[in-house]
Amino acid sequence: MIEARELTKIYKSKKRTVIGVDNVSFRVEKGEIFGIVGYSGAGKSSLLRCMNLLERPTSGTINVDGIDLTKLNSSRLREARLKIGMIFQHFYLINQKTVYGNIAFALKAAGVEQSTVPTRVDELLKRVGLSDKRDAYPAQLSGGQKQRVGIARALANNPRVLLCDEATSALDPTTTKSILQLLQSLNKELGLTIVLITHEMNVVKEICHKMAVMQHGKIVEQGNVYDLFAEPKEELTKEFIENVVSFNVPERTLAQFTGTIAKVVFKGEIAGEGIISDMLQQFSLNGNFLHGAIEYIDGKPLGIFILELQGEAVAVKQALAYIEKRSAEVEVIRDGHSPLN
Ligand SMILES: Nc1ncnc2c1ncn2[C@@H]1O[C@H](COP(=O)(O)OP(=O)(O)OP(=O)(O)O)[C@@H](O)[C@H]1O
Repeated sequence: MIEARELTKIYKSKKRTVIGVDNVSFRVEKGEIFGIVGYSGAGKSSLLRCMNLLERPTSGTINVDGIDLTKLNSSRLREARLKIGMIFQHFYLINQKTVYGNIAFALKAAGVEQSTVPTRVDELLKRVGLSDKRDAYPAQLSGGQKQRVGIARALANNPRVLLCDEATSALDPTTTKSILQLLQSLNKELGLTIVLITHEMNVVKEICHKMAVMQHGKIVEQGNVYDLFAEPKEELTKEFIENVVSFNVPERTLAQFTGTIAKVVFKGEIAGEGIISDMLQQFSLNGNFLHGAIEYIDGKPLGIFILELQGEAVAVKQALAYIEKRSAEVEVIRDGHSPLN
């Protein structure tokens, strides 16, 4: 559906050269929600804007629905862009026009038959749950309602792709949730492919199927959101995940335990606690749970436990190997320092 190949965006001015996007490649399949996460300055906006050629890449290609946008002349590009909607952090509504007027404007700009505009606007308002605000002006709307207008406007031309530029960053957590639910329903019901950029990992955790982590213009890690939560490889990915799923046990608490401390992550439907108690019994170990949580990511459970294991060092090693085989990821946080370990 969307394929970026070796995409690079370099900003050049008289004084300096800045690399916004550095040789980035990725694919987004049809019907996926793809999140790009990174800190400020990582290159997320530059990358997103390259995806509809609001920024022309310095090199590389961007293919949307089988068409390489970098090869199109300006009129064909305008046509292709109608199939790529975009929403923004600051909404960019026209303050002098009502909600109706804002959406009608987008329809008219796309050359929609004048007589069909009122029905189409009403359909779009219903779709985003804003029918009762048809005649309100942007100043009379909350942030969440403004974003709903932004979404209705972006949907005006029946796009196949929706690009979301920090679409919930100006909203409070409850409103963020409702906008994310709306995006998720558009994805499910219309089969809309969504690419969103955000610095908030909870947005990715909430609705994305796949994600990429960006730093210094590069994608440092990408994959299924579930897999990356279960087994992040890069420190930066771990840092983002720990913002929303905290596995940290305070040092003071850790100091009270002398055994081996391990983080154990179970994927899928497996009842982690059952396996852990089997393991303790089988290897004659004592165990303490320091932390335990089941997170639901992309609708699937991920069980995360931090354990202290006390017993013979060899038995601890064997026990961890045993649970590792039972579809768990095991990471030893600290080796034991009790006489038994
Ligand atoms: N039009 C521009 N001219 C010059 N440099 C730019 C331009 N746009 C972005 N940059 C630079 O490119 C780099 C990436 O910026 P970008 O805005 O894409 O990052 P970001 O991850 O979206 O950050 P933020 O979340 O703060 O917007 C930064 O160093 C930035 O200063």
